[in-house]
Amino acid sequence: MSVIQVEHLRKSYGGTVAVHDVSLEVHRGEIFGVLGRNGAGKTTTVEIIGGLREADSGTVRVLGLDPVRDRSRLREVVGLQLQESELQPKLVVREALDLYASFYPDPADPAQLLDELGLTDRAGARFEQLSGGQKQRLSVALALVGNPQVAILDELTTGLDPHARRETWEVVERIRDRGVTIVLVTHLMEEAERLCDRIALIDAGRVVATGTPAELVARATAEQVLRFRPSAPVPVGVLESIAHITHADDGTVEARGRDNVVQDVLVALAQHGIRPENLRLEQSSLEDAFVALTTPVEV
Ligand SMILES: Nc1ncnc2c1ncn2[C@@H]1O[C@H](COP(=O)(O)OP(=O)(O)OP(=O)(O)O)[C@@H](O)[C@H]1O
Repeated sequence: MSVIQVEHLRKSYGGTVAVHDVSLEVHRGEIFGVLGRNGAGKTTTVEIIGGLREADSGTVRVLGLDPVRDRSRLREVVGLQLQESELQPKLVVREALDLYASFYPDPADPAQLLDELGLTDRAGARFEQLSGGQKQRLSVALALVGNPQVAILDELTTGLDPHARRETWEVVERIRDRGVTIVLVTHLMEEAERLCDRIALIDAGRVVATGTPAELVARATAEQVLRFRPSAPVPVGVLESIAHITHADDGTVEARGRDNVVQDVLVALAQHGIRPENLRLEQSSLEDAFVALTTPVEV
């Protein structure tokens, strides 16, 4: 079932068209990634979904609500964690949560939320005393304190070290496991690949591809590369009919092809009693797909 529907969204700032034409659909209970490089129009898109900005044209529905017309109702069902959200430096963690909880008709239990986000021992700390990762987790807690059905998380792990980033990913997965639908804005391939059930890849204000990370990889880079050192010379013609073959000086054979190329090469070798030693299969990554599906940046 779809929780968010966006159709032909367009938004300009003066002469700059930030969002040309964005359509997407987010399903209940998934982590939906909005992936794209800096300036692609991701933040503008999610700010419109969250009711913080008004589109020039197009339609948005979040749980059937129009973010502009039904703004106050939307606030109760959508939690927003925005890029670089800063709180008053002296504000104490627990007080911040209590304050935000007071805005909602049916808030979460702040103590439980702190516990879930691993912040219980920082409840008495001031915002300025928190580490980068703790600040991010607090901003997630604040986005969730209203017990939203949908959480929008924008560039959640930017600036975090790898350890804090992984901890934050686990938090996001736990939130999804509680049944919250998550829209995750990111420009990090690893983050999208690891966390997202589906992704909309946005480039220059347009959605250029939508699908699971594996689907995007498959669509963009259908070629597979196999490298090995044959245990005996391979008769000429055996592999060339199956794949594009190149020989390296050190005796390594590289086979490139599509579809069942891996199985076909291995079967052909086996039929000739040849073992593929040091066998390596080159996996395409979401990063390869990103490069293939987006236009190069002009310099
Ligand atoms: N308030 C604004 N006024 C003018 N231009 C803006 C404004 N906000 C964004 N833009 C421009 O619109 C384009 C899209 O910006 P947006 O922040 O939506 O992209 P983004 O993909 O979220 O990028 P980032 O990851 O850097 O935040 C950029 O060219 C940006 O400079």
